Amino acid sequence: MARKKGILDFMKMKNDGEQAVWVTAYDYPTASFAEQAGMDLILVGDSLGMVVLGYGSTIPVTMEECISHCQAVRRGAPNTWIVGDMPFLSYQISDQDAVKNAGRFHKEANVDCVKLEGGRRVCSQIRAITDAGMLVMGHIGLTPQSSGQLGGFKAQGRDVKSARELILDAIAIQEAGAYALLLEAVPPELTGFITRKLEIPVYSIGAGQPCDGQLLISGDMLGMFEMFTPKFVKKYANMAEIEVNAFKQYINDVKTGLFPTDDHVYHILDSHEEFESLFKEFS
Ligand SMILES: Nc1nc(=O)c2c([nH]1)NC[C@@H]1CN(c3ccc(C(=O)N[C@@H](CCC(=O)O)C(=O)O)cc3)CN21
Ligand SMILES: CC(C)C(=O)C(=O)O
Ligand SMILES: [Mg+2]
Repeated sequence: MARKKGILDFMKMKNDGEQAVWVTAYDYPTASFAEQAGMDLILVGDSLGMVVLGYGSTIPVTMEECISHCQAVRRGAPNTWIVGDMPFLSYQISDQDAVKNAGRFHKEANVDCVKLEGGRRVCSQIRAITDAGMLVMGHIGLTPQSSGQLGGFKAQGRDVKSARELILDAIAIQEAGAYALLLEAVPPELTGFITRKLEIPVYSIGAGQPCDGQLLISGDMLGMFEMFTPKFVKKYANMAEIEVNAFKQYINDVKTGLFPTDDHVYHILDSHEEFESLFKEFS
């Protein structure tokens, strides 16, 4: 099994031009499969609210849900870098909240770093968490926790005015002490510029190729999420179809007597005669 990667490996990968590849995972089996496949990092995203808990947005997701899913993912992927995604309102109110909740991710779920959304408006939180000895990844561009202000799940940085704000945010996030930055749904031209400009690794979800690595949501790339499919998704499997077909076959087998068969039952250990006389006692 490959040695667990650390922050120095991710810096080296950036400097060598080697892409880091990651997916989200929310449960033990998916985390284990990701580790077996050789994924460089795993994100336990607050997208868990939409992908596995069925909420319509990431807003309702709680610290307890995030911690519980991070714990399952850590059990499934003991040797992979795990990013814990801080849920809405776990860091926005104060630096104190941010440090306390980032600390919970580390103490209770043994994550390697936390990620939080926002640019200059969360830099004091990034600084506070970093000063407490933890690693923080920034996340700008399409930030789902503030999608109300963005007017929905909309790509960002497509005009010069908004690209300028994102460049200022990216620089401020590095200055605040973040060890890496995630860009979501911004044009590749801007991604390339920010990646060259910053010393820290810059990763993309829907932000094109010219950066230090790519992230996809496991539910999207595996074909398990049916609410919508973002433009940036490439589907590598259709698990929904596989699962529905398996359930249909099972229903059909039971209704037609094809399941269970002799292979799936436990045979009696005493003779049929002894069982017959047992049943007689009670009839
Ligand atoms: N399953 C899942 N995958 C995600 O990538 C994801 C979530 N859930 N939940 C939270 C947010 C929402 N995300 C989204 C949603 C839609 C688009 C998107 O591409 N929408 C339109 C165009 C948007 C625009 O007008 O700029 C599209 O063309 O699909 C992107 C990211 C990313 N996050
Ligand atoms: C959309 C990605 C970047 C994320 O933050 C999540 O999965 O929660
Ligand atoms: Mg998230």
